[in-house]
Amino acid sequence: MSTIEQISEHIWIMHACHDTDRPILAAISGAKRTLLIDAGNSPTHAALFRQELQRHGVRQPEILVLTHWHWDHTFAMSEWNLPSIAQAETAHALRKLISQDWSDAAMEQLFEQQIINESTMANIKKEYGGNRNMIRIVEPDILFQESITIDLGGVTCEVNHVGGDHAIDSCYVYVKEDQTLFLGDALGPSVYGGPRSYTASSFLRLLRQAYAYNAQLFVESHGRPMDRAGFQKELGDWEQLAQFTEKYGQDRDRIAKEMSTYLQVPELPHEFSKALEWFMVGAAKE
Ligand SMILES: O=c1ccn([C@@H]2O[C@H](COP(=O)(O)O)[C@@H](O)[C@H]2O)c(=O)[nH]1
Repeated sequence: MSTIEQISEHIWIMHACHDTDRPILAAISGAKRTLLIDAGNSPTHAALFRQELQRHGVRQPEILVLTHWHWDHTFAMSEWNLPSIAQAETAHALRKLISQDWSDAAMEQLFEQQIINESTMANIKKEYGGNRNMIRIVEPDILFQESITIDLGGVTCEVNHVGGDHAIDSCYVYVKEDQTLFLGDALGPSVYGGPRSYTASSFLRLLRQAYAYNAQLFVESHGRPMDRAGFQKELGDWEQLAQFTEKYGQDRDRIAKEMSTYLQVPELPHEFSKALEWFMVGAAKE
């Protein structure tokens, strides 16, 4: 069961739920209107947030912005039925899925074409069960390339296209007055189109961009909100791994040795040996 929480003066979030890969949904309330960040992975997911906002007396969303096109962030758009804002590539990706059938056979085909992966297939099946014929993809209404600013009345949201490995359309959403940065899944590895991969230069750029905001609160879609110190601590070791990858390229053994020394451990912990494989896939592409 997802829980709802007010994390700053103008921001309410419903936490992520890993059972069926539901990301964080956020409502940003200004004096004029409420903005929803990400639609959710199903009408049920969206309806739950709507009910919870109502229960807490929060003004309902009147406009939607998407962090990227992936199913868990967009499949509930039809349930909200709101004017929606998205980066142009988000619209492009969703447009291609509009007449998609989500039966087992059709999803197998998408999997073979590497448009989705096994985990996505499993999560969609779990979220929707036998009701996959109710999936309605909606095209966003307002498109931007680089950035767009949304004035909610005393609360300003800056949406910036950052791209990266996870999805080329990834955007950061910065709520200026609350010094809160929503990172979507931008810091994640690529998950479609082949084995998971990280490009060191791209990962380091995304981190620099995140730190450049005056943010005190950082919200990744599938994590828990973190203060600036917590975010730096959480990402510090990953940043180091990316820096070793930039320095030593495809020399896996050298990177593993340097990273183990840095972490002061005899052997790389599983989290980092897995991440190192992703960086190696990325290094081979660079
Ligand atoms: O590390 C990961 C992260 C995600 N997935 C699958 O991809 C989709 C979309 O990813 P988002 O990070 O939620 O945008 C997600 O539903 C997972 O099924 C993955 O396989 N590995």
